[in-house]
Amino acid sequence: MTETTAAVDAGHAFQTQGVSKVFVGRQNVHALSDINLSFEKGSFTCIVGPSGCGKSTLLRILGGLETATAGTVTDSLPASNVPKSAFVFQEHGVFPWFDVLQNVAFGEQMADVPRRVREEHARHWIAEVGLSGFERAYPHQLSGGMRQRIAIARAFATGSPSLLMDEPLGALDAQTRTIMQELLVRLWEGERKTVVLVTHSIEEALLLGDRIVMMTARPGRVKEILDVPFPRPRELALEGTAEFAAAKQTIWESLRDEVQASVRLA
Ligand SMILES: Nc1ncnc2c1ncn2[C@@H]1O[C@H](COP(=O)(O)OP(=O)(O)OP(=O)(O)O)[C@@H](O)[C@H]1O
Repeated sequence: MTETTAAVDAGHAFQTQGVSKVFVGRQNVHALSDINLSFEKGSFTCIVGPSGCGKSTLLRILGGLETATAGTVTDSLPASNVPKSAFVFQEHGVFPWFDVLQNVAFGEQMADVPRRVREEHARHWIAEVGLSGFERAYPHQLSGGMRQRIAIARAFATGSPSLLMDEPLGALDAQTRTIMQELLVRLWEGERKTVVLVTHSIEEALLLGDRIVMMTARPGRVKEILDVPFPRPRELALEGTAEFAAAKQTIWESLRDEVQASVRLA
């Protein structure tokens, strides 16, 4: 049974206690086991771990898209007419039949915000992600990077206090990804939403996160948590430093056995 209740600790956006997940089917899949995590309000947490270890499942449980088989999820996010969490996925995060303005305004449309107000907010976020002038363009007329800008603008425009991102930049080429990482951090610094971001990139986790949660192979458990030691703002040049290389090595050493185990599981 999962319970989602108001948390006692108001400093935390989410807390999980003993969260486990088993997908029941012809062959049961034990995806997550005994996840105990606290996500401080306004913090940026990155989750890394081998393929299939339950990262997306954890994100979905946090956002209420999936229920846990055991354990509790509590949150102290304010209840309002907008969802507590907005999601950004790797792909397919925009509606092809809506133009950019309609896509970005969608969250507030669902919350019955008057058209004039929601379009004003949408235009603001479209400008923030550098898409001014494309308000009436349709997603198929835009590049993959521009489509992800729409998805990010929509997540911010929705007004949800938390953002749950599942490999949001994973499908982008390296240069676009770098630009988008900078954009994401800039927007997050302006708003201080609680962000949980799943990534396969250790470098990305080190550039973006306040802390990095490393998970084991399936069933995913929390293996280690690293507080990222680099002050903000983090310049791209950070990647060339010995400290960055050392942090990368530490994370990889923690994950290597898990990645090998996950290959055996597959
Ligand atoms: N709806 C579902 N029904 C059955 N099994 C599922 C379902 N969703 C996920 N799983 C299984 O649960 C396990 C964890 O999946 P999940 O997508 O959360 O992992 P992940 O760490 O995000 O993987 P990846 O890094 O490859 O995206 C996998 O073995 C997956 O096949």
